[in-house]
Amino acid sequence: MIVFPNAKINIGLNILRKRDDGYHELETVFYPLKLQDGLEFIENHTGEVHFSNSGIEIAGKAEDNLVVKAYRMLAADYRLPGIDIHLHKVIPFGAGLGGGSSDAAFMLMGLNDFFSLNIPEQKLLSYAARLGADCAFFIKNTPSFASGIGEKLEPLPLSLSGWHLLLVKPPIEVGTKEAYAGVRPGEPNVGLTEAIRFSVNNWQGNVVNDFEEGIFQRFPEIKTLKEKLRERGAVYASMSGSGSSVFGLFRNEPLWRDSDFPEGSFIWYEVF
Ligand SMILES: C[C@@](CO)(OP(=O)(O)O)[C@H](O)COP(=O)(O)OP(=O)(O)OC[C@H]1O[C@@H](n2ccc(N)nc2=O)[C@H](O)[C@@H]1O
Ligand SMILES: Nc1ncnc2c1ncn2[C@@H]1O[C@H](COP(=O)(O)OP(=O)(O)O)[C@@H](O)[C@H]1O
Repeated sequence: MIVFPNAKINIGLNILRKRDDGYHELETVFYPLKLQDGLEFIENHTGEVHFSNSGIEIAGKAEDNLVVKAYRMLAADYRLPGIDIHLHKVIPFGAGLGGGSSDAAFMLMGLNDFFSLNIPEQKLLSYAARLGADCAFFIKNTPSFASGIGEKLEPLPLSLSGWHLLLVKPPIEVGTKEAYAGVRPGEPNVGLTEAIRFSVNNWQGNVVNDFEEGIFQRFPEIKTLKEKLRERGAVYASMSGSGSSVFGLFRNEPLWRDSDFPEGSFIWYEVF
């Protein structure tokens, strides 16, 4: 079976408070992108899991990969045969695009479908939340308002249909944990549920990402990137999640060349 886990952006992200377990309560809007990995698995007769990877190389042991973790989680509760997994990685990581979480969520859904496990969506959502705070979103994969630690989801009637998105990930990887360590939690001036209802023209300055302050201090080139997207005509520009990617929303196709951005940047353009 082959599935295509997609990336997400965060539109606004307010970090409200730190919990006793070290996680942070937040409010954010997740919006799916068409940018995708390719994830294939076939049954084998060894009873083992084999993992291979092409495209962007993922360092570390196969057992640390979130798709293998997703398989192990279901195999603990359901009878599953061994499988060979191949992940073609396109979505950059350390980018705030949720690629690893998406791979894990699509693995859960793929195994559920292929092996007819009949796991209801509510249960898939709770498996996903155990794998990562923003993993559950990819089970729904529609524009969502998220709260809690990112796992409480409500569908959001937000359509960016017709808007052009230009996303740039500079050659900087930001770790999620370190990004959280650099924020001071607090209540926003304008709550996200209210701010997101404004037209996109009024988002800048109202729909904010609390990670930006700390990350821009550490990596001024990411701040410069956001300014560049605004100069190029982005009606709204923001870092996505914990960074390092930055996106702009444009009314029309933006004019840009690869050389506008830091050498080695990953660039993604789509029309919603
Ligand atoms: C920041 C966000 C915003 O959507 O995504 P990215 O920008 O990385 O894609 C998410 O909160 C990331 O979710 P996810 O990447 O699934 O996080 P996890 O693997 O569960 O947690 C990684 C680490 O981030 C911190 N963490 C995560 C989520 C949260 N609400 N509070 C936290 O403090 C914890 O230190 C945790 O150990
Ligand atoms: N399938 C996977 N794809 C990407 N990263 C993975 C995967 N499995 C484990 N990881 C680990 O998770 C980390 C961050 O993953 P990801 O969710 O893609 O990033 P981001 O924080 O940008 O959303 C990486 O540093 C990587 O080591």
